Amino acid sequence: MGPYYPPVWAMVFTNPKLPLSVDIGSGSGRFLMLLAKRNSGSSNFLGLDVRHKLVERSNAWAEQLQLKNMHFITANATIALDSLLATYPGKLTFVSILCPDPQFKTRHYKRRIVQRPLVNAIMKYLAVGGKIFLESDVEEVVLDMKRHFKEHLGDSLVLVKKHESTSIEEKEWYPENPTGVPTEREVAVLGRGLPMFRLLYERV
Ligand SMILES: C[S@@+](CC[C@H](N)C(=O)[O-])C[C@H]1O[C@@H](n2cnc3c(N)ncnc32)[C@H](O)[C@@H]1O
Repeated sequence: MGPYYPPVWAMVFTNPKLPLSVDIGSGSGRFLMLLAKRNSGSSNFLGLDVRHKLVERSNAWAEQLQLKNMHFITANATIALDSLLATYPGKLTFVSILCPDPQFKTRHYKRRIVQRPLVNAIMKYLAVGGKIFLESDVEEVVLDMKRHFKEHLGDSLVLVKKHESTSIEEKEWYPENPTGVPTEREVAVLGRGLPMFRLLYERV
């Protein structure tokens, strides 16, 4: 896969100057589809996934539904994000990484999506005030993503908390999905009464 060239943005979005949200590991694409419907005219939505079949199906939905603010690209986001975003003419205001594959085996850690090149690319383009939303039902997976963003904390990132007055670790978890659009996995997990672990960062 790759090298990665950004699309001609005016061919994929009606208004390529709108703020951009990127969903990394966009899977079925339904999460982004709902967000794109709710925010047509105010934001563009880009989904990245390694699975070409899912990407093709998501783009077909965008066409059928005439969603001119949503587009999907087949890419290994870990290495492609930087070059894909390089020419986007608007601001990057939101990045989501939702329920990434856990890759539990130590020898598979290198396959996890959140690695240094991905964090560097996000931090290079995310606008001040822009948000990063991370979630999984596997606590260790979110803690691993957090570890990768840690070096930017304080400096250029702050953790958005709903509970102001505590340093207790659990209280760092963001209590709800800030987009208002639950993913399919989120619905299933919460339906079984299990927790989702969420972190929300803001670029300062
Ligand atoms: C467990 S699914 C979660 C899908 C979706 N985010 C959700 O919450 O329903 C993880 C997705 O990440 C994709 N993926 C894994 N590694 C990736 C990478 N390096 N770049 C882009 N997508 C990746 C997989 O193909 C899969 O669709």
